[in-house]
Amino acid sequence: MTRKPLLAGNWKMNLDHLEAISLVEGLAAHLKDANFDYDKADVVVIPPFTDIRSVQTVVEADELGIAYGAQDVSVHESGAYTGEVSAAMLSKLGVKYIVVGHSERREYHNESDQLVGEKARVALAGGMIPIICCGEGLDVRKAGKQVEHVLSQIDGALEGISAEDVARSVIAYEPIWAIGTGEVATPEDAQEVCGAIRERVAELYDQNTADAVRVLYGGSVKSSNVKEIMAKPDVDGALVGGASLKAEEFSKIVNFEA
Ligand SMILES: O=C(CO)COP(=O)(O)O
Repeated sequence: MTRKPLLAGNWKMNLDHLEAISLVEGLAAHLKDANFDYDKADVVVIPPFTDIRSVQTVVEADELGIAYGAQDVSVHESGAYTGEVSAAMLSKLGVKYIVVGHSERREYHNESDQLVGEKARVALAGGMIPIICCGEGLDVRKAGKQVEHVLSQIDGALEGISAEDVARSVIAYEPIWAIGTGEVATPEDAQEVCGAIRERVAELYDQNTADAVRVLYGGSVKSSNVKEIMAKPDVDGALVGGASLKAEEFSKIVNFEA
């Protein structure tokens, strides 16, 4: 089973809509200069909500092969939910991917595995692909309990999701201690947990579903380390934070030499 690699840039709360336009244009230009083949990997940018419409305009006008996503979604359909953004609104803007359960939302907005699962179901029901994030903090890692911790997050987040939907979903393993710290998990660390996630999907569903689901690594990914991480059998791509804010650097990450 060959899974198409996926390189996604999570911009977090950075860049206004004008800066977003120049980053996407810059990224496309660097990829064009490098003769990047979009059949080789899915390239995704994940801007703040306020930039999505602008990103859509650039992608459509220039017919770019770049997809875009959102960093969160409401579990509510519509109505009196101040500050929330619905799946239907995102879908209308051509959003293809939705990040759910990023550790920053789990930490600062108290998102539970159950809520993360609900958001994943809402994304899927809206025809979009959830990027379901999981990952342990430093204490858990020091105690050697990272696999156990992540699998319990996965069990909670996948509850009630069909095999077919899991097969088209993306799971991102992002150890919290490696996010924005410059501290990268070793390729072996990434493989240990990404492999365990895939095995869990096989146990919960079946081997075909496990073979189809894409599992990403995230945490201080750069052009200088992406290749060795991607070389691991159960790592299908990367969810990139800081390094995705620079057009040339992200284009190098996307165009990693397999
Ligand atoms: O949280 C991340 C992506 O979602 C990783 O961020 P950094 O690449 O900045 O470590």
